[in-house]
Amino acid sequence: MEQTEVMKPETLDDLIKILHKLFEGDSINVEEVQNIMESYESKPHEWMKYAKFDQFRYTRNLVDEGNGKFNLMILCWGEGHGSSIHDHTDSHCFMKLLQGQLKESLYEWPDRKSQGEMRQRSQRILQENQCAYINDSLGLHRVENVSHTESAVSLHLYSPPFQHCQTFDQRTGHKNVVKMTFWSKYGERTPFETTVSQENN
Ligand SMILES: N[C@@H](CS(=O)O)C(=O)O
Ligand SMILES: [Fe+2]
Repeated sequence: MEQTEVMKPETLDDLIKILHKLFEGDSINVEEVQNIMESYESKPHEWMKYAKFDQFRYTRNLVDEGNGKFNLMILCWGEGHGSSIHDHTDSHCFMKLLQGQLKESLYEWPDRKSQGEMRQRSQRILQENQCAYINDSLGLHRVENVSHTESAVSLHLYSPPFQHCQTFDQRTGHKNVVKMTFWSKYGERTPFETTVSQENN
């Protein structure tokens, strides 16, 4: 498919406008979305108001609902915080580093009968401004901020949006469905009642 002209977003708002355009239709070009997200140079003052940390686990902070086509959110990872091995509910997942580094470990889907340790396929360190992509046909992943001294912030786009995912036990491959919640929406802390069931970390 022909790639539309390469647009370099100058600000986060700019990037959001471009994403709205790219997701207007029924199909998307994964590489194009990835390139545009990567070409935005992270400027902390543009996303600071969404970056809310918790002492104990990574937080998910909603930035934009993409006209119902996608959810854009900022995830804040304190030192040592990480996700469990999980899938992405048949959605596209783009993940761009805004600050710090994150380790991404890729795993194979466990087969029906196997009971043992899950097979790790690869591992990499994502650097500031890099944008990774995953979907269920590529496998499962776990994301971790392995630093003991630096926090990390990442920008995630999921399309279509989803509220549940499956998490997997690395030792056995056994899975659970977990509800995913927002620590904040549009820069405002989400009321406590709706955040208690977050379990992907
Ligand atoms: N997919 C995870 C974050 S990550 O570990 O990629 C989430 O949305 O919470
Ligand atoms: Fe993920």
